[in-house]
Amino acid sequence: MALDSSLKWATSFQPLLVASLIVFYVLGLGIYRLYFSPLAKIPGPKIAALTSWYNAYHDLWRGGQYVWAVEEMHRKYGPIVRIRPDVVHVNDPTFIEKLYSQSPKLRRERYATILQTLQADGSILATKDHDHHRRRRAVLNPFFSQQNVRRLEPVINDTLANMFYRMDGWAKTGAPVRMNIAFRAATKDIIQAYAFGDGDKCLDMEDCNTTFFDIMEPQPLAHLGTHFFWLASLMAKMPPKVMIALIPKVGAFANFVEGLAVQVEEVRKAKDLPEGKTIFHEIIRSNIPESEKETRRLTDEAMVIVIAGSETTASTLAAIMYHLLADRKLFARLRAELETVMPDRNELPVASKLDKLPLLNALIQEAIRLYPGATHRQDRTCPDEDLVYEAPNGQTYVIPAGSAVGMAAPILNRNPDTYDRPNEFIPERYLENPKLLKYQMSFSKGTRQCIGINLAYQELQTFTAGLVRRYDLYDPALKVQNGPTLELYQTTRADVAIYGDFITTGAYPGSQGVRVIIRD
Ligand code: HEM
Repeated sequence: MALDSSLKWATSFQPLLVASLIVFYVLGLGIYRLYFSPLAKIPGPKIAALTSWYNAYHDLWRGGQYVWAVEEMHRKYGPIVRIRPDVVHVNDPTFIEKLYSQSPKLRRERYATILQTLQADGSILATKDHDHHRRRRAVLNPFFSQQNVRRLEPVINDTLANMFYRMDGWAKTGAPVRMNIAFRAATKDIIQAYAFGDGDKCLDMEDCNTTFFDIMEPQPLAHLGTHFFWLASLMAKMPPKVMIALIPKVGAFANFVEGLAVQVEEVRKAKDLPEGKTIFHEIIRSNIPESEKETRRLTDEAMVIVIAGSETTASTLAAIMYHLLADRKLFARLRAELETVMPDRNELPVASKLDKLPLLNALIQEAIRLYPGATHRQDRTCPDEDLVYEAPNGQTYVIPAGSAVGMAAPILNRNPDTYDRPNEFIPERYLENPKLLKYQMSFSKGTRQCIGINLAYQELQTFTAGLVRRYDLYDPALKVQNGPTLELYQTTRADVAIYGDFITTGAYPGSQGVRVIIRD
């Protein structure tokens, strides 16, 4: 009888015990994070130091808004802020060189935040280990050198010509055209051709693959892996058909990834693997370990290359287009500069001539600064050394080895101490002070800097030059236009501005991007 009642007592006591343990754990964790963590001395809001749910709330619930919350924290707490229990953010361009070191000997690793988001462990972008990343990157590096990207000039020009052909057709309909889609189609066609060789082209499709691009539209779901890694992982492992039924957007993405796996297999089976044919022919030909050639790993690599190589450049092109069509004087100045190297409006650009045009290149830099195609925080850890940050007021902060510290391009590129009138589009700033390039964070810096930087510049130069040389800005004052024209249609600066960070740049909900009326 006594045993019976003590058993009953123990059973009723159990939930209370579990609840108390949870309360003690949470309290203990909170006290540790606030007062004893190695990052406890870094300034910042208590809520961000206490829990990463604060970050999740802004990323997922408010839709990619944490980047702006962090910018606000800097205004309040200064250039170094603890923005999560485990991450520090620095808004000081003088710290770039130290954090994103160029030296291959200084180990710099990507942190879980971005690794979990990507769900692509096989890609260089999601390779954590410093040495492993270097080995993987070494295979791809030659493809993205300035010299090899120059060899891609015919592909880039063919794609531009293909886009003009489509624009001629759209001009006949008179309907507004979503240029973001046209640019995504063009940049995807280029990178697909480079990665795998000839294949189906988006620009040849009736709708330019709009359905796919609409599905891929940057969105808060991009942050799911950072905050709910297990859920994103589970979703990534489900068959695409199941995912299409559950969440059509994610399912369609899984379909796209499966398509890449088929392309990798096709390259593997090809008898003819001539030297330098495409990126994936070359990886499979190379003498890297067989484990590095597995389809799963190469599919991850392909996914990152295709997405990073299209969405980013396309959104920058759309921003350039907006500013040129919204500013008649700027358009006229660029046109005059282009005429010096492209006397005939119908000729396609010659890349080497575009390198020498000051306004064209300053304008591209300014667009990259103000509208970085990749908006995420470039979190890194330095496993072997403490980083010491000295604030402008002389105070020093130690970021212990292994802690995560990052910088986000939308914040750094608008640092008011570096850029005069940081929110304004002023290409001249790069003509007056070329040293500003040192602080450009849009492609990141150091050993993990964007590998596609040369390709991105060449695409931006060629497409901007080609469009501005071929088309005039529509002038309502003229009865007869002087050739084919472009005019913005219900587009404001808000349609190109970064509304939120969705890893890539996200416009405000409902934005149609840059729309133009094309007249022939
Ligand atoms: C305006 C265009 C572009 C922007 C703003 C951009 C931005 C970036 C940034 C910021 C990173 C570093 C990410 C991080 O550290 O977390 C990155 C990495 C990368 N980008 Fe780009 N990118 C652009 C165009 C391209 C193009 C055209 C390609 C072509 C393949 C490309 C391929 C990659 C790859 C493969 C990486 C991973 C590099 C590594 O981990 O070593 N990107 N990009």
